[in-house]
Amino acid sequence: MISLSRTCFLNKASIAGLSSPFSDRQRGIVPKAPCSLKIKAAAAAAASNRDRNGTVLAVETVTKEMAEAESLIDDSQPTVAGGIRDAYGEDAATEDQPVTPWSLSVACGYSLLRDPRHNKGLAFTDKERDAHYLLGLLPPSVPSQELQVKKLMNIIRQYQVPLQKYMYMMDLQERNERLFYKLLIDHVEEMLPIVYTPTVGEACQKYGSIFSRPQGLYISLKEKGRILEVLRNWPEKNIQVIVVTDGQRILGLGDLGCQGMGIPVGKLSLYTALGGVRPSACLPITIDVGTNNEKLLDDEFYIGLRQRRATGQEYDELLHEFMTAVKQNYGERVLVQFEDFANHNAFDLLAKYGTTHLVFNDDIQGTAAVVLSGLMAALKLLGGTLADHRFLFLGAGEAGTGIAELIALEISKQVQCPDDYYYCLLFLVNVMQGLIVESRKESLQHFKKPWAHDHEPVETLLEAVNDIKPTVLIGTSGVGRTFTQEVVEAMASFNEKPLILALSNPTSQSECTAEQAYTWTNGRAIYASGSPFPPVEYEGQTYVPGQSNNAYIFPGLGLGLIMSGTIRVHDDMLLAASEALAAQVTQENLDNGQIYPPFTNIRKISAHIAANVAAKAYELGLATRLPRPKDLVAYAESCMYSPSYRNYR
Ligand SMILES: NC(=O)C1=CN([C@@H]2O[C@H](COP(=O)(O)OP(=O)(O)OC[C@H]3O[C@@H](n4cnc5c(N)ncnc54)[C@H](OP(=O)(O)O)[C@@H]3O)[C@@H](O)[C@H]2O)C=CC1
Ligand SMILES: CC(=O)C(=O)O
Ligand SMILES: [Mg+2]
Repeated sequence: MISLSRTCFLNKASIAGLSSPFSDRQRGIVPKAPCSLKIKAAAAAAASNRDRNGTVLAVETVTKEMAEAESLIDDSQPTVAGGIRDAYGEDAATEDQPVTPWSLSVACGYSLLRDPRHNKGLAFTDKERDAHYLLGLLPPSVPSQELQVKKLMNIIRQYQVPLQKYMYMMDLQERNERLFYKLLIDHVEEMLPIVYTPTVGEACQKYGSIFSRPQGLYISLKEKGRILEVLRNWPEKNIQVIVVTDGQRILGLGDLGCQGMGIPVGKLSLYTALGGVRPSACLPITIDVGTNNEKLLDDEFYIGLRQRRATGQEYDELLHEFMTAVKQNYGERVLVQFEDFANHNAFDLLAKYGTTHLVFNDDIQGTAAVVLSGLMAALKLLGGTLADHRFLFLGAGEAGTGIAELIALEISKQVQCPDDYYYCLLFLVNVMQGLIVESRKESLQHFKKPWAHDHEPVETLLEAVNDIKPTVLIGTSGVGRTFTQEVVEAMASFNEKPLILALSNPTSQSECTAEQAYTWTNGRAIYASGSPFPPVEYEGQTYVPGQSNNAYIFPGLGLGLIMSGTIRVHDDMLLAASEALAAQVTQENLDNGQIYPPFTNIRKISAHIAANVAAKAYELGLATRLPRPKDLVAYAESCMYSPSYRNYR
């Protein structure tokens, strides 16, 4: 007798309590009436342990129930389709009875080793190997997960080229998801630059050439009118966070079209590793409306649509269909994070969907929150309040104006004055207009207009620095090495501790390096960059630069929104996230010139951010998960995904 648990197919209809129970197509045998209930109960038990493919793990109870059921099977009756009837499957139905044509399979044996969500590699215990038909499929050794991580780190460290490490990590993610996250969490400082900036930037540039297995969902113009159908092709149904890009402004690398997919994939791996959102709830999406990158259009390995970008109505309609389908498929509480859109679309999408969906723009809002947090911490070193400082930005796009907006909001709350007054403390320079001034207001994009000062035109950054004498210089231009020696020295000439934030990514686009900042200011700069720089030795002292990157914010912010069931993002939640992050900076960090806590503590940090954001959501009446947990930090921690292997029955 063949055991049903060996073939491991469970019919979904039976699990839902519908007419047809198990299907074992090779056999087709009918049980006597009493056993079908037992089988249903076994199937229901298994169904509670379902994976993203609708697959369930083999469990002893199911096996036992099935064996019992099998003993009751009567295989004497023919089926309507010929052969022998199978009471567990569709063959039990008469020709005119509808049947459900799909089945749930229990991951076991060879397929279990190839199921990234459940695979443990060599770490399957002897008992698990026995119960799940793995005998002989693995060599005898049973290492712990920790030992597996150690071995993989040895391998990864042997690769000299970061892109090779990236590819190894992506392969691991596709092979053994828990091991991927365990390794990433346990070695976060070392691995963040691989799965995230700067290496993810190079990966996107070369995505077509290194492409092996697809990750995430691709929605192109070809799918117009069928986006809901596309979403339904994704195997997971309970999605909590979507990170979506259209690939037009990938880091500071410009338009990478469909190859921008590396960014949503990378950001969502941080949602899990840093914020504890379970991987099955995360959905990376790239919307492909073409690319204006001629190099990619000519690249034989390019993976996207070979056409120039759709704009205007065609673009808007596709995005609207997407946003509508997302809400229809996943409901009101799914978080949509817009990532690396070009600024004109980014601001429009945020304004358009901010009132109808739970949306968040990481480049505008996440960056603003991380920078404001750095400023709050830096005040402990610089002295004064935010309103006592003067901020000059190189780059008046998403990041620059987003940061300026949040600083202005925070100052206006602190001193209870209208925002306008504080615009005089915030100056932005962009490529076309130099310093943004009133006389050029007409030619400005709408999101720059509020920042137009009544000031003489100033063409260059150096002139602006000398004229405005900022205490804080912020680079959000996407252009590398634009904080020249003269600019940095000028900052140091009138500031005891010039605060220099070179936020552009990846490393090649950083406005100045950490070494330059410390050297050109004789070690007086407080410096942080968007992509990480190693510690700098200068005149016998070691300086550890900080990383001012929205990765500190979005995982915790997202967790806070999800765990409270928040339905809209409010600016006060960004302020709450900033405060929570700043509160995690210790005196020791500050004494070392660091305005951010180390990433090694990021899960604790994210729990605090999540709790503060959720508290604000409850306060504003935007949270729907009631009652409010008393201890939100503890609750956030309890919600976090753990990458440790689970024991299989
Ligand atoms: N550290 C972090 O967490 C984050 C970093 N970033 C980085 O910030 C950079 C900018 O991103 P984002 O704001 O979204 O991009 P945008 O395209 O929206 O903005 C770029 C701005 O820089 C200006 N600019 C470009 N070149 C120069 C130049 N040579 N001199 C002066 N101004 C210039 C542009 O001018 P104009 O308006 O005339 O076009 C524009 O105002 C990227 O490198 C990105 O990776 C972004 C988000 C988060
Ligand atoms: C960090 C980030 O979001 C960016 O550079 O675009
Ligand atoms: Mg971004």
